Amino acid sequence: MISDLYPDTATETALRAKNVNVYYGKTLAVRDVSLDIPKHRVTAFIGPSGCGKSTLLRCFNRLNDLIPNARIQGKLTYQGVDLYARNTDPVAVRHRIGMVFQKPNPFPKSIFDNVAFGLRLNGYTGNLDQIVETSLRSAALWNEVKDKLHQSGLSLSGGQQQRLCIARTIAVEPDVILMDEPCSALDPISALWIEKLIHELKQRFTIVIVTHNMQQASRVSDYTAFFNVESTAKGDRYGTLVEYNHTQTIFNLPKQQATQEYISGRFG
Ligand SMILES: Nc1ncnc2c1ncn2[C@@H]1O[C@H](COP(=O)(O)OP(=O)(O)OP(=O)(O)O)[C@@H](O)[C@H]1O
Repeated sequence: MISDLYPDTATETALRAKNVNVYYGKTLAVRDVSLDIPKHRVTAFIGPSGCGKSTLLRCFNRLNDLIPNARIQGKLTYQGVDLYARNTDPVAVRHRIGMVFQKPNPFPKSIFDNVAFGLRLNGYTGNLDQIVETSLRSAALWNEVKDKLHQSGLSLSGGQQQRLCIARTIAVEPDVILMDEPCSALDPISALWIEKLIHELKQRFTIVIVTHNMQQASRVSDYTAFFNVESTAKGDRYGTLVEYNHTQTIFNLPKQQATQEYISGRFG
């Protein structure tokens, strides 16, 4: 599917949101978002707190299904397939579209078992040793852990734990990796490691990253979507997509004043 919702028509679309509203109970949290996420690129979601970046991100792998009062209107597709169709299995969706969270969350298991977890869950019968090694290599962690694969994942540093979580996500071979502020709990050096890793991973995966860090967004992403909080006359607040473009354009020549103010640090 070639996109008409972002400017690079040479790139194929992986994910599409069309007129998406998200409610928590009766409260509108995200209003009328339409955007296409290109394949094998890094797309950053930026914007002030509460503008719905994480809410929208979670729509793409149906994680909002797990929030009892969350309700989604509009259409979300992955390679043209309706993510919310009756016959779409949310477990299969999360298999194709993996997620890395803000706080590294390894299981209280060995490093090896953390990476092998999803494969075992899927009944994988092939060579686990090989996939664990490849996944740890892809997550730039192999050299640091190859001699202690049977130590607990929790014994690693925060930055290593986050790379372990990335290895765990990669092991089941998703197409898309959603990252919700993956560096915000890490020290600056570990954060740079993850950024470097993101550059490498985009050769194989489509990546969407929520970040509060403007420099990070400008360093790692090809496209940037800027969201903002708007309010109704009654004072209800909801998030909207203000501007979506090549990252270079968003940071150097944004079309909207709100984008300009946000990226120059004047609000948010
Ligand atoms: N589980 C939930 N139940 C009710 N309201 C929620 C829930 N999660 C988020 N919200 C509300 O939805 C709105 C958007 O929140 P969301 O976390 O998606 O924004 P965000 O841009 O990711 O914020 P931040 O940058 O602070 O993480 C906020 O008003 C928030 O309070």
